[in-house]
Amino acid sequence: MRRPGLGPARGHGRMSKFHALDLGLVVRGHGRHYIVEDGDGRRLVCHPRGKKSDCVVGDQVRFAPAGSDEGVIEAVEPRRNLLFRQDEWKTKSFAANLDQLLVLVAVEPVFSESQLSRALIAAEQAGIATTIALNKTDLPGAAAARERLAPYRAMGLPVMELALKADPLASRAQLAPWLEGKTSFVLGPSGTGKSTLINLLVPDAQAQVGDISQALNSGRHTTTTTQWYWVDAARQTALIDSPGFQEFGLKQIEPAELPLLMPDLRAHADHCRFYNCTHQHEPGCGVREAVAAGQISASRYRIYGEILEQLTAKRW
Ligand SMILES: Nc1nc2c(ncn2[C@@H]2O[C@H](COP(=O)(O)OP(=O)(O)OP(=O)(O)O)[C@@H](O)[C@H]2O)c(=O)[nH]1
Ligand SMILES: [Zn+2]
Repeated sequence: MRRPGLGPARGHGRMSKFHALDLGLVVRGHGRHYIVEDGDGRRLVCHPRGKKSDCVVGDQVRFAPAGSDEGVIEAVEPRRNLLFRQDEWKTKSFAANLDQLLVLVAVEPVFSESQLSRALIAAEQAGIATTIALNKTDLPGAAAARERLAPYRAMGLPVMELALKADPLASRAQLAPWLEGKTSFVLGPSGTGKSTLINLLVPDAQAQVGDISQALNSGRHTTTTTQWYWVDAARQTALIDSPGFQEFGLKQIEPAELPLLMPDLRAHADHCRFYNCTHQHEPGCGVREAVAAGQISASRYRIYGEILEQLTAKRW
């Protein structure tokens, strides 16, 4: 079985001049410092050598030990994938080398379909398989939330139903096999139950955040930075938790690419009269016909229009 913390870098043809250095896994970032885990599971505070060694959680890095519990990151191994968002001004990386994404939403607070769709689009572009988990299904609003997720189920996305606090055993039974042996990134708005999920699956979560991290982060447990957790002692199954955020920018996407990253629109986009149809106002548009026929949900089509407008907005 694959060892995420140790395995040789995938897709790495050339030998880098740093290949003799230790290979480590970035498990946490603190501004200009990173916590790197070596092959024996030891965690060191590492500093990047320069801009070229900027890295994110999930990266495999070549590092040189410096002292007993510190190191210098000399190079970042090529990434298999990178999940990120991008606004007008900057790119914000979530994490690299992911097997799958779990988008956690809840019955309450009512989730934003726009944020959900944006996360799915970013994951689709990055080539990362996604599952949606609906938490707090013990609450009375569950039926309405399930209804709002119907278009996502219909486009083939797996949807798990959880009650992390109300029914932890059943929730764990659903999550554990899905997580097994993989690196999963958990994304979700504040208040949906991410901390509850981490604490359910990672009993020693606090210990894994560790003394080194606590010293750098004033010891608070609230998620202020992305954190890698091992679910099992054998270090085969990993969960990555990340802090909340406001805007999910998708500026990395070309306007023409957008419908191809939305599976429900994509299914109808090749029935359009014009090859460069924007599915906004053109005659003979397969997407608009599908919306009219109820095959594409009105809310998904509205979200498409909103994102497209942002991607095509003229800048001064
Ligand atoms: N009814 C119900 N409440 C739940 C369930 N799971 C979590 N909660 C509650 O939802 C609230 C938020 O849970 P957290 O795990 O703190 O959520 P979070 O996503 O980590 O939130 P932030 O810390 O704000 O990012 C808490 O009051 C939990 O007790 C559930 O299955 N059912
Ligand atoms: Zn069209």
